[in-house]
Amino acid sequence: MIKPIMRDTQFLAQKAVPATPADTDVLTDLRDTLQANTDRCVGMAANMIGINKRIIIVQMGVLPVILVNPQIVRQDKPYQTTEGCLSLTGERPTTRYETIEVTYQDQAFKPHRQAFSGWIAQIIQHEVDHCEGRII
Ligand SMILES: CSCC[C@H](NC=O)C(=O)O
Repeated sequence: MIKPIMRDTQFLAQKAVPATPADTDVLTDLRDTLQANTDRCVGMAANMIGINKRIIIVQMGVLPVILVNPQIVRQDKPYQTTEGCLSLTGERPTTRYETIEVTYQDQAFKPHRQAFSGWIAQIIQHEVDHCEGRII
């Protein structure tokens, strides 16, 4: 189901709780909501649609990829950039890392450990920050 984008910064400042297989509906809602916003959005965290669970979705080229319970376990080569967010107005400066390594579960809850770099890594960092209650 397509959900409205949450702009309540008090809600968004909460740390998301771990997701379980009971949260499968959230995966569908995230996919539907990202799909409805691809003109202005490349990634989303579940709390952005009002669900305080640790689930993110990231547009990887044409493919939306779900990462459940993502954790950044390594980060290298910091750089400064600016980013916007659907939950905010305007752009803000932030520090990101060129290369990261992430542990997560896929939509079947199978565990992965994977390295990402560049643009995809930047989006993942932005969305994992949402899971921590950190907004740019
Ligand atoms: C460069 S990361 C930007 C991510 C942002 N999504 C919000 O969580 C968006 O604009 O899609």
